Amino acid sequence: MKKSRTLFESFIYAISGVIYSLKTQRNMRIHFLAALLVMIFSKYLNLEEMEMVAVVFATALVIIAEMINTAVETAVDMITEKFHPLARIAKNVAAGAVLVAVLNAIIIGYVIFFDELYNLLLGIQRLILGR
Ligand SMILES: Nc1ncnc2c1ncn2[C@@H]1O[C@H](COP(=O)(O)OP(=O)(O)OP(=O)(O)O)[C@@H](O)[C@H]1O
Repeated sequence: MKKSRTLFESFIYAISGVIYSLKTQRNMRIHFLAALLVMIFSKYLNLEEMEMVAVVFATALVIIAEMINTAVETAVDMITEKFHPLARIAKNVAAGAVLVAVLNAIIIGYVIFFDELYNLLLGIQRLILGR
């Protein structure tokens, strides 16, 4: 097996891993799109520094978990495509990691965006009703 020789080559391999996940995993594309929308929304809301840090961490964690899930699924499929209870556990635990990361992002999003969303909806309602 060829070992990665330069830092640049390692970087290219890592990027190809991200591209592979995006190409093959529908959930990864959804997470990426959601992360992009959250970033745009956060910029628009002028969040405080620590709020922005929390949002970036939470969104990155979901994408990282999804990529680890993909790696586990691929490794398990390489070992066996037949039904195996251990394969099931490995895949379920990896999927569970994504679920935990998503719940974490939802809670952080709720804490940070609730007031802003509430005010935004209130503003839209006033605009529509004209008062
Ligand atoms: N070889 C296997 N042996 C036993 N159970 C398996 C096996 N492969 C998959 N499973 C079960 O089917 C579920 C779905 O597995 P699959 O490989 O289709 O993932 P997926 O649906 O592509 O997941 P994701 O949506 O996260 O990409 C697993 O969580 C596991 O419970």
